[in-house]
Amino acid sequence: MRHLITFSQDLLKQLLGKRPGESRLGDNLLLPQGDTLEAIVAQAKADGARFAILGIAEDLGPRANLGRGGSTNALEACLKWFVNLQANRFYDGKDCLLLGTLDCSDLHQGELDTETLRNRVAEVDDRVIALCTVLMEAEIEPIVIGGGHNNAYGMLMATRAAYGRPVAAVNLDPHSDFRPREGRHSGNGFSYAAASGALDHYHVLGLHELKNSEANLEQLTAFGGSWHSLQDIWVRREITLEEALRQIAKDLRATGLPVALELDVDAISNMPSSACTAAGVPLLDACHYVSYIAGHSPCAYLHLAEAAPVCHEAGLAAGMREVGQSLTELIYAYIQGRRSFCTV
Ligand SMILES: N=CN[C@@H](CCC(=O)O)C(=O)O
Repeated sequence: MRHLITFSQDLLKQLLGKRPGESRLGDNLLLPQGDTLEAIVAQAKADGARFAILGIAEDLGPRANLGRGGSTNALEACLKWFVNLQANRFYDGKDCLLLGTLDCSDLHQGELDTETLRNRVAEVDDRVIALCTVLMEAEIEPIVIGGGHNNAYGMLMATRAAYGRPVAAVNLDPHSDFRPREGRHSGNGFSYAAASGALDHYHVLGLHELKNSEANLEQLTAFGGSWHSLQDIWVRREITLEEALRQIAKDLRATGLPVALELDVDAISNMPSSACTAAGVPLLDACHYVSYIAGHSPCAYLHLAEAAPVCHEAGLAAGMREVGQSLTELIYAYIQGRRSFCTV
């Protein structure tokens, strides 16, 4: 089980608050049991796991893209809030494995010039693919907390490996991340996946009209990618978010392919991240996006990328709180969306 730091009962105890008469998600979530990844997955499956929460502790991708670091501890920020949610009639947490963190600390060591960073990102890719393929082969849906958006590549490759088919992706993101294949970084996860054949259909929701170069847009168009821009929906209001989501889900379903549900949190107003923006979408619109796509298309996974608590302008503590609460809402939106998809 190289590079996986599994979540433990001791850590859970430290995070879990107690009030008499209450039951929290952390009281019910499944914890890893077994000495190998395969054994953990088999046990979790036997115990009813449908989802597995996994953190990717790296900021090599955003740095290899000449951006800011800090996306190493988003899972830590999130778990404090997630495990303390109430377990009740709406959700009890019993189908969710708290798997742990993909450790990349060794890859952050030494002199890291841009070329080295990009080579290290390719090593992260290999780890993400190996781990997430095993989860998806067991029909467990990874809920992945990044890490940079470079990890979309590993997730798409793992999905193709597990399902034996290419993937249809939707991504809420001001940037298409379809930049040139100049060495791996957070801005080219989707262009590398397209070139490898893992990505077959790609839609960007909330693409910022002036945050993607013309060359980038041409490359995306040549691939057959599509988008609704941030300006289309949230500024000029030429189409509602609801109408856009209906169309996106219909197109995803029409592919007949497994769906990758991607979200770069730099799409959300003021969310601490490398490319943090004031002109982003409201958090609850992002939750609605996750909920709607999860509930209306056959998702293979959810990937929440780029959250970097340290990038909060009021400091790390404020960033941990903002990231933790926000990611928790996005995770719950996904879980409920998926649970309703399967019952219709
Ligand atoms: N994953 C983010 N990718 C963006 C980053 C933009 C920025 O740092 O300003 C991109 O490469 O376009």
